[in-house]
Amino acid sequence: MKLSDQSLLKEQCYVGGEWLGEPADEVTNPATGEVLARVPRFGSEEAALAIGKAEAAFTSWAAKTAKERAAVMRRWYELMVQHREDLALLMTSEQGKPLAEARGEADYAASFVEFYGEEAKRINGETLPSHRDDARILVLRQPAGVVAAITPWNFPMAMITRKCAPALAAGCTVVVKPAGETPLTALALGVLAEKAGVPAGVFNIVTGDAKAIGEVFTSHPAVRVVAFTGSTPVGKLLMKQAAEGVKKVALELGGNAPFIVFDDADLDEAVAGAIICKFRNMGQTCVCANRIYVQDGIYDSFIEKFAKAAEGLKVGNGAEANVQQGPLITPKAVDKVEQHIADATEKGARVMVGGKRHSLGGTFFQPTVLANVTQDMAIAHEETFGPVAAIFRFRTEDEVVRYANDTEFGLAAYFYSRDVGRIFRVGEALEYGIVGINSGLISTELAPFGGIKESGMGREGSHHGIDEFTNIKYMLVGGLGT
Ligand SMILES: NC(=O)c1ccc[n+]([C@@H]2O[C@H](COP(=O)([O-])OP(=O)(O)OC[C@H]3O[C@@H](n4cnc5c(N)ncnc54)[C@H](O)[C@@H]3O)[C@@H](O)[C@H]2O)c1
Ligand SMILES: O=C[C@H](O)CS(=O)(=O)O
Repeated sequence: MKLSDQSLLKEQCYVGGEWLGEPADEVTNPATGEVLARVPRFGSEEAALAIGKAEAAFTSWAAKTAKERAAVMRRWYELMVQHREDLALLMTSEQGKPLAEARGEADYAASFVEFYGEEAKRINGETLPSHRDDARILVLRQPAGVVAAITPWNFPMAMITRKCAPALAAGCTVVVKPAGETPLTALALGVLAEKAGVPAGVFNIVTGDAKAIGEVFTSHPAVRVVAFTGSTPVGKLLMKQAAEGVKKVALELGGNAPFIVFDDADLDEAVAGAIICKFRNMGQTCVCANRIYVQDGIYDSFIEKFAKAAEGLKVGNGAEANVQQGPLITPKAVDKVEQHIADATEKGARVMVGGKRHSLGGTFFQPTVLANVTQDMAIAHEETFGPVAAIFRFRTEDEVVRYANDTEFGLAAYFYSRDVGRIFRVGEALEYGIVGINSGLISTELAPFGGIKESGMGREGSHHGIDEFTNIKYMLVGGLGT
């Protein structure tokens, strides 16, 4: 993998402003199987060291003025923009997404650093009307302290900045453990942080034994917030571990997004929205359409147009021009996709497009469209996390809202309709943290991203994203009588 700036390719962890550890665990390109690099296999001891460095750096970082923190974050943002192409190539190489999507992620990830660098200057307190004439009530919002962050492989850059940017803006310091599949992008962010003048110990990155590192992250007395993005089972485990020390948790977990197309929708817009919502990152996003419900009146015309568009998606190495679908992250991911297709077809679903491993071999899979899918199939209740579009038919609005809400997840939902009454009725009835209406893309740093039910708690993005990393304190100032 040839970068323009080869210094971004690191095989060591970034702890207390130093690059530490010996290359150990292989990082491979899912498209080619090439070993890209090796990173340290850190464990409990190194995790505790990193937290100690973050703790030591906290007082001085929190004591900086908001403008001083904002200036450092601005420089970090500008370096991300300057190195966009290398960051995108790193993401495509270690995660597999098409280069165009990786460039989009680099922009999206950098936007959080830009936004929260500005937001740092707007973490306001307040004064409240006092109950006594000799006292005043002041409300402060103070940084929570050391943040331990654990992130997934599907967005190797954005899931880190979406946590670390608000944390740093608030005056917190951070130790982050990226996914073992995609550590290189995280380490490149460490290189840029160092160049931007982020002080030693403020932003730390450790790679290695997830279980051991996670146990330290959730039990170390200096850690005040555990911020996690990943699967619901792991989120539940971390929440249990963090409960022992009553640590604040911010959880961005799994999804099972319904995508509803009503008879009154703009059909071509709905098809285009469903394609991008389903097949972005090969279906490996927490907000991908996992279930596509189409109303009776337009079912046949929708599925014909959708199947044709899915069949036209170009599959290949994400680094090659015009590729729209790269490989899945691991063979285990392919197994899950095949299990869902087998279960659905055994119960009566029909494969309209794809359905098999791609002729390119490895973890490449054909973009797949299943028709006649029903609620009793596994794909209706489990997150597929792959390029399989499950299409259901429905009759009434009440019926489809019931189907859509019939899940323990509550992250994102989508629907297409041009009926304004329906837009408000259905938008308010769907039990999700995010509802995309007449749009298959909903993510921006300007909005509070997050779920309800077993999709997690807390929000990332918008001014709400700062709340996870600040504590509210009030001071009652007495003795002010005449
Ligand atoms: N809600 C969101 O914003 C969001 C975003 C991206 C991914 N996700 C979810 O993440 C899942 C896919 O990502 P994944 O496969 O990386 O998830 P995962 O839960 O397997 O891993 C996520 C992170 O947790 C770490 N981890 C795994 N076991 C651990 C343990 N016992 N202790 C501490 N850390 C541990 C992993 O190394 C990785 O860094 C999907 O369910 C997807 O929906 C959610
Ligand atoms: O996979 C989960 C991500 O949060 C999706 S997005 O990048 O926010 O759209």
